Amino acid sequence: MIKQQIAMLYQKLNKIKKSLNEDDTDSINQVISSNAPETCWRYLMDLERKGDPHLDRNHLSRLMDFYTRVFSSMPLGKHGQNESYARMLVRFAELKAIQDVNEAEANFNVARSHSQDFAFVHIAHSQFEHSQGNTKRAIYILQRAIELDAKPKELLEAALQSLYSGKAQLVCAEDKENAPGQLLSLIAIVMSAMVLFCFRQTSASSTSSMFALSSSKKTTVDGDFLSLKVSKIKVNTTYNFNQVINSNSPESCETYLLNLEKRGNPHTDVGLFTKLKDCYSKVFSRLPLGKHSKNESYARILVRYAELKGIEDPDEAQDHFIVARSNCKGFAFVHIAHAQFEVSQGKVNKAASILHKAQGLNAKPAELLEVAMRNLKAGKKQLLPTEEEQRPPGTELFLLHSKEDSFLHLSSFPSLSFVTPVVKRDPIPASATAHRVGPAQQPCTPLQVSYSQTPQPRITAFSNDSITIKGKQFFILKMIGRGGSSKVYQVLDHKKQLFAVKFVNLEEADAQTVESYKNEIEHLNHLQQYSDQIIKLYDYEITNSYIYMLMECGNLDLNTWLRNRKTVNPLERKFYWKNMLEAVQTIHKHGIVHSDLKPANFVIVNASLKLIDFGIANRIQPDVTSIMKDSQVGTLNYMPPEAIKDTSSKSGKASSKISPKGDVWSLGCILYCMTYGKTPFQSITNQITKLHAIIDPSHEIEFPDISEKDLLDVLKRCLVRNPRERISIAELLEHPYLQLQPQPPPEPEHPSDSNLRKILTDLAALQSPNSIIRAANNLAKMCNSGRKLDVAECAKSSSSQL
Ligand SMILES: Nc1ncnc2c1ncn2[C@@H]1O[C@H](COP(=O)(O)OP(=O)(O)OP(=O)(O)O)[C@@H](O)[C@H]1O
Repeated sequence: MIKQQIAMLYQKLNKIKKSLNEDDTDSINQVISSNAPETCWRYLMDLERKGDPHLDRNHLSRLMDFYTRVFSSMPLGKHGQNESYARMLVRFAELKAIQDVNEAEANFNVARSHSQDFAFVHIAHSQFEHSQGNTKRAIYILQRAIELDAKPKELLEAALQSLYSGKAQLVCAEDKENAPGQLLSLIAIVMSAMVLFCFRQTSASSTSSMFALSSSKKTTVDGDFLSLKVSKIKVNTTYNFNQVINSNSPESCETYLLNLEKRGNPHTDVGLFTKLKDCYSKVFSRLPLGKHSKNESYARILVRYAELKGIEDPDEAQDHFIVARSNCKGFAFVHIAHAQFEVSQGKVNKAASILHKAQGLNAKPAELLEVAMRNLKAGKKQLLPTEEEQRPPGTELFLLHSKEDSFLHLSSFPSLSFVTPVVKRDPIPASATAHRVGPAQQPCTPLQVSYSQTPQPRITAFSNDSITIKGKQFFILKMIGRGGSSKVYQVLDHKKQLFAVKFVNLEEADAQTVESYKNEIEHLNHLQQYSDQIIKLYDYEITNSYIYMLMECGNLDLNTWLRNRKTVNPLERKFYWKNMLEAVQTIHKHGIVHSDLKPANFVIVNASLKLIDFGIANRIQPDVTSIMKDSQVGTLNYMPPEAIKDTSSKSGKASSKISPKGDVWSLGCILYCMTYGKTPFQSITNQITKLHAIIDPSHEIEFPDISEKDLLDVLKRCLVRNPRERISIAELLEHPYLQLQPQPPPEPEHPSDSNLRKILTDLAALQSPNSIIRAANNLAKMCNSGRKLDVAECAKSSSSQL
């Protein structure tokens, strides 16, 4: 019966072949202009029959070209639900497999994500994966298709059954009766998949092996013949990344990225690591978080990126996990991946809190979270059960199964596991240590834990990292500052404009602290219009877990600036003082008293000072001492006496007694530091003694004499202990110190008369004209270099060349 059918169809094919031997190049435009996927599909099938794309390269590229033209004029988003269009997508993926199996995979993913209602699309992809030996992925695809309610379901179930029973072919000819509308094309799919299976069998050990299709197998598609021929065609392993990201499909991107990672070990291969980061960055740039965060593949991409970041900097990895969890709350694996990461760093309580939160967020599948929680409580290092625990550790993958996601993998490193699919990793070779540059890594990074004694290469090459804020991507140049729970990065946008991005981790913050941060941002946003001395806030993104603030970027903060210089130019000091007063006056006018002003709160932008925070946010306490030292968190050196006397303040922050005058005292301390190189109480090292000195009226603040009398007056009037008697900001802005008047130039250091006399006497005493010339030259040099004229030196140098 089947033989008879095939014979009939074969005759029909010959007829069609005869009638279609004219040149198709012109007619394609006509077909495309019909805007009908059915017409295009029929046309493309007819066209394919004119040759054998498996044997004839030109024919293949013509077909691919035509398919591409059809897709570019008929957008995926509009036609994805059309059956003929879905068939074209599938056939395109199959044809792609002739050139590159990896790209075929990406194209199957596109087809599945956009034409998910059709069972044949999923079966075609499943068959493709199966033919490549990825049976578990094939099963997963069919399971997902059933969950997605692709039709007809019976076909999916039959295909699944075939997979479970170990059959190479997922659907057979008998199924025709069960699903007449779909099966004809399925047979074609099966045939192509069989070919791929042949390929798989012959090329399992080689990525660039040959595979072939046979013309001896013929079957029907919509009543027409589709011939498949086995021939020797070299598989092109070139990845076309642009094509993949242009597909706008997270599934394709995920496949591509995972395949790319299989090329080597990003832990040891700096080149691969950089390439991966670059690709991830491009994916995030093309597929914005806001749009795709509900997509499972996208969530996996985010998680894998965070895991990869752990290679470079576990601290940053954590930030990326927070972003992933916050945006992809619904997926249990995202939370588990972060919890797993924390476990690898010895932070079991943190891991427990993450899993607990995930349960509260109703992340799915709940069972997976329960298992992870149970394992964590049992003290296990791996949060999810593995199928292959029998394998020797260190080299193989662990494969996880969950109801929703059958493809969660864990690598089997002793202490560091990855929850996203990962590739086989080898232990780091000793030579990898040669790559290590930069500061010694902190102990207890997951890498050092995982690889015991072997130090990790720290990749310090130009970073391809990026941050996406409200859908816009920014490339990180470097980290420029840190706060208690914040990091500030210097970034570039696509137009190469420089910005600063502040990332605040709200994970550990209580509700009140989160609220205070939001409050601070609101004020910062509102006050933008009122003063140029307030840092520009261009955009921000707030979630419950983190904040991103996109700001104008300062060159450096005043604290660093002061630390790096011995003396301050008087004009610069005056200019900066004016900037500080204007900024603080603006916040005061809007009812905000900073109450914790210090040089680190100001940054230099284009040679003027700008205020970067208003002291509203309850700072989350830093747990790293160096951060405290750097940003002067908790310093008493700028604290006004009334803040110390006000012991009723429980929060440790300014309370009711703190008035704008408190900020005047702090500003006075900053100006004092810019004048004398230290704050008024800096030399008192004992903190209790310092507190007493600040409030003790009998402790006189030293004001060594300076040539700028107005400046001296400003300092004295700012550092008055009684706030009521202290000068106000308005008065300071009116003070003669800020009025433009020529300052007496700094007195040049003239040699005293006696020195001059001595020099001249010495000069006169010199015998030869040459000695006199030499001495005069040396004196001129001393003068020009600003050195004090040294008689002894002059006399000495007049007799010997300097
Ligand atoms: N816009 C900016 N341009 C340049 N550098 C900046 C900018 N914003 C902050 N910085 C740098 O980052 C450092 C830390 O800033 P941040 O505002 O995070 O400090 P913080 O207020 O102590 O932090 P937190 O609020 O988390 O406790 C600053 O001292 C400064 O050096």
